[in-house]
Amino acid sequence: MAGKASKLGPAIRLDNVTLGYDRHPAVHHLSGAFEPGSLTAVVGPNGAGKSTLLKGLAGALAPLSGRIAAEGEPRIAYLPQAADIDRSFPICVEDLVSMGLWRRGGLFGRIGDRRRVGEAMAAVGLTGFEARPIGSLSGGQMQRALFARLLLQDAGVILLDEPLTAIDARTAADLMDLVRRWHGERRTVVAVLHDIDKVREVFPRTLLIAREAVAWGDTAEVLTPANLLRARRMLEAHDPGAEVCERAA
Ligand SMILES: Nc1ncnc2c1ncn2[C@@H]1O[C@H](COP(=O)(O)OP(=O)(O)OP(=O)(O)O)[C@@H](O)[C@H]1O
Repeated sequence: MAGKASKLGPAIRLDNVTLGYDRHPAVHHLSGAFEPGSLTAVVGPNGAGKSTLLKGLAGALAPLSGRIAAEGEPRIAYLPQAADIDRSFPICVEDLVSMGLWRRGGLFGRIGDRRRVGEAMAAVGLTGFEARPIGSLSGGQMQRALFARLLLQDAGVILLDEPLTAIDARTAADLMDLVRRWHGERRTVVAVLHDIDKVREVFPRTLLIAREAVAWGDTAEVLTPANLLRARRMLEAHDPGAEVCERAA
């Protein structure tokens, strides 16, 4: 199934990137790199620009200035925040998971696809849920189904926006096992998380932002009390009505 070994993810480089909406910068002047095969948590207070950054990395939001570049043309799998996913869409779990195969030749388009979907559902503990409408799933079950879809996407870059929000401890542990597996397969994984303990436990690298980078590096060096305090203060000091960025590009 998806998840063959040594699927080396690319580096993603940010060169003075500013992202925002209607010319209002949400996060600005980010420079640095997600190294090939790295596993990075993006951390910061509410409104810090974490989701905005992920949208930029996913190609769903073009930078207002600066450049985001990935080596080659990697397949990118993106899990938006649960709140952004329409669960009233009338499809069953198996069809949702199968969408992970679309870019590789269609919904059950190839011999073995049905088996791969079954394996992905088993990997997330959802065997037996194939025919259930997605609207009937619990939040945790829905997140498991979305991770099964990610498994099938078999992407070099995996972007996860708050994958553990409103998820119980057991499900969180199962989903983090999949994240570790992707890291073991050397995919480039970036996840927005609020659970600092989980970040320390699972993520070797962390980018701490508060509308700009506060620190980016090894998790233990980034998540210091001083940096976390600085991030909070930077966001509190921010004027949300700021029109354009005053700092020179
Ligand atoms: N579609 C949008 N249109 C206009 N402004 C937006 C839009 N999405 C986000 N913003 C603004 O951009 C800023 C950063 O938002 P973003 O969602 O990236 O933060 P976040 O760090 O992910 O926050 P949270 O932890 O609360 O999810 C906020 O001030 C937010 O109001």
